[in-house]
Formats: sequence, structure tokens, C-alpha cells
Amino acid sequence: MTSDTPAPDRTPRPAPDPLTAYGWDAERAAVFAPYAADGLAPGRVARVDRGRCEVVLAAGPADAGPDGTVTVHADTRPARTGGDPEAVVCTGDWAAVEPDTPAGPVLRALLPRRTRFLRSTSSARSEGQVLAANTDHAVVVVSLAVELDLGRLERFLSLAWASGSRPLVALTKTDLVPDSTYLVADVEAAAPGAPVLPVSAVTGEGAAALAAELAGGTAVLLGQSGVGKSTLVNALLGAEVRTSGAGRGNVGKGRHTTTARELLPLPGGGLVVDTPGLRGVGLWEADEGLSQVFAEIEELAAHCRFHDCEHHAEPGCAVLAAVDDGTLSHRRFESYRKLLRESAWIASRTDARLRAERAREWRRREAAGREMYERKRGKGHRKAF
Ligand SMILES: Nc1nc2c(ncn2[C@@H]2O[C@H](COP(=O)(O)OP(=O)(O)OP(=O)(O)O)[C@@H](O)[C@H]2O)c(=O)[nH]1
Ligand SMILES: [Zn+2]
Repeated sequence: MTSDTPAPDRTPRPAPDPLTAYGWDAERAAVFAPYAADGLAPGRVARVDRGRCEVVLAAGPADAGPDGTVTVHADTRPARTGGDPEAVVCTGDWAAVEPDTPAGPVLRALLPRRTRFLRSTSSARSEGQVLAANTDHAVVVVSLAVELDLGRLERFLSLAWASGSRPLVALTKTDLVPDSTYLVADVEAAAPGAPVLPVSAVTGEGAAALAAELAGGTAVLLGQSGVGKSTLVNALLGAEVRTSGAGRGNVGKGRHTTTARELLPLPGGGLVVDTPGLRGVGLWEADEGLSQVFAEIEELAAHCRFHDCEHHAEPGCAVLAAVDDGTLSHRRFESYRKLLRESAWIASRTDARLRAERAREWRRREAAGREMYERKRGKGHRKAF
């Protein structure tokens, strides 16, 4: 191609990659280049179940599906995990697949994850369990039909932030409350940095706005049972899309489609991951998320006299001062402390190394506290602040 020709460029463009609808982009293609050179195909994991997974690949001419993809089944054991315990295949992963081996398609490697939802395991092992990978949006679903539990909302939001996904709050069942203005305001105050969308499956309010928010990526829905997650997923999918997978039948030898997958393309663009284990989970590795959810408290904490202030009774604590003068609500402060404690407890339970470190830290603090106390006593008066 010459750069000095004024005529419009009429070179034929390649057809859009069918995997684009599944989140394939230039950056992923660049990371994948060495695998492509090895003759491997990129695919997105749509479901994992007992050592087997479903992977969506761009279809060849022989097995053209309606959207240009084909779903294949493979073992979840990729060849190159580098011993990383987190490198266990999960829904949403991108993989390098050798499509045609005598044993069927084989996963050769996993691409690095941009985001992931982790759950700490109940065992003593320190690694978490990955529930979903490469999600861009985390929709925290809250029902307006029952009393708002802002503490629970804050917990889900910290999980969302910690995953690396962009949080979004969907307030469902607005048709059941006469005026949701104050409820929306309360939720907004508890969710800094996250858009809050009131929706109703009955009136259709907010459905288009939500679809527009999710159009550009992969979303997961989090929330308590009964808040309306399935209803929301169905509304996003539309009835047609749900059944179209079943109508596809067999494609190609040894390959077949399935309706059981958990990675569901939305008609307006984007995908939703609907993994049973992901809907209402406990807190795991959410410290980073907590500082996002409680951004204003972390900001106050920067002004505490001691940089490691725990906001209990320390002198010069800016957080306690804000609670005292009413700028920080007591409820929010307590919620912050509760979630921090819970998060630290889970971390310590699952990580012996951290436990040992923490014991050392407490000993150090105790000694420092004793020393300070002795010094104060020695001076015979309390320092004013
Ligand atoms: N009035 C009203 N009812 C709704 C709305 N959305 C969901 N519901 C009802 O709420 C109930 C629970 O909805 P689901 O979508 O099953 O809730 P879920 O969050 O998926 O629940 P789990 O599957 O248990 O996690 C159902 O009876 C729905 O019909 C809404 O916007 N308005
Ligand atoms: Zn403090």
C-alpha cells in the first residue's frame, strides 16, 4: 500500500472476527500471536464442569454456526500453566486451543487474565478459587422491595472492585415502591464510583439503560437470592437468544453445541456470565475493593496522625473526628470496620505466612504502645492534641 495516493483505500477488509462478539480485541490478538504461529486457535471458555470445558472458537467453513463460532469440548488441563494454582480453567478464560487432535480439541495454554473473581477456599491452602475470568462489568443487584441492607451492598461492591471489573448497581423492582428517590440517593452514597440504575421487569424501566451499559464487555451479576438476577438476565437475553443455541444441533465431527454454557452473548452486544457459584458469595481478597467502596474513609484516613491508624481510639484520628462531627455516618464507619475485619480474618485463615507476619506485627505494636505509655507516664502529663 502506498501512502501518497489520494484515492480512497479500496483494499478488501477481512470479515470481522466472529470472536469479537466474545471480547476478542487487538490486545488479545497481540498476546496470542506466538500461539497463532504454533498453529493454535484462540477460544473463549464458556463453561467448566468436572474436568471438561466448552470453548467457543471461530468456526471453519465446515462447521459454520449462525454467529460464525463453534463450541467444542475439551479437557480443562492446559499444558502450560507454569505451576500457577490460579491457572485452572474457568468460565471467561481465553485459551490457545489445538482444535484437531486425534483426542479432539486440546487446550494448550491460558491467556493472562485481565480480571478475575476469586473465592478463598475453605481449606488451609492459600490460593483462591477462580470463579470467572475476564469480566468487565460486575452488576450488583439489589431489590427495592425489601429493606435496603447497605452493608451487604458494600460487601458485594468490594468483591466487584477487587475483581478488577467495573461495578454497577441495579436496583430492581422499582415498580413496587411509590417513590425510589431517597432509596437511590442512599445507595449512591454507599457506592461511590459506581453507576446506580433503577430497573423494573414489570414496567421495563431501565432495561435499555442497563443493556447499553453492558454492551461493551462481559458482565456478571452478583446479589442475594430473590433480588431478580435471573429475571434481569432473561430480560437482557430476550427469549429468542435463549433458545437459539438448542436449535443449532451438531456441527462438524466430534463437535457439538450445547445450551448449558454460562457465557451468554447479549443481543445488544456484550456477554453475561451466569455461573451458579458466583451469584452470592462470601468475601475474599477484597481489601483493594474495600478501599474503593469506602473511598471517602480512606481519604480521611490519610489525615490521621498515625499512618497505620486503626481508627479505634488513636489520638489525631481524622476518621473518628468525622464520625463525631457527623460528616461520616456511623453506619458506614461500622460497615467498613466489619468488612475489613472479615476480609482480614479470611486472609489470615487461608494464609499461614500472613498469620505469622501479623503475630509479629502485633508484638511490635504492643512493644511500641508500651514504650509510648511509659514515655507519657514519665512526662507526667497527657499531651494535648
Ligand atoms: N414486581 C417485580 N418483581 C420482580 C422483578 N424482578 C424480579 N421479580 C420477581 O422476583 C422473584 C425473584 O426473581 P429471580 O429473578 O428469580 O431472582 P434471583 O435473584 O435470580 O434469585 P436466585 O435465582 O435465587 O438467585 C420472582 O418472582 C420475579 O418474578 C421486578 O422488577 N418487579
Ligand atoms: Zn484514624
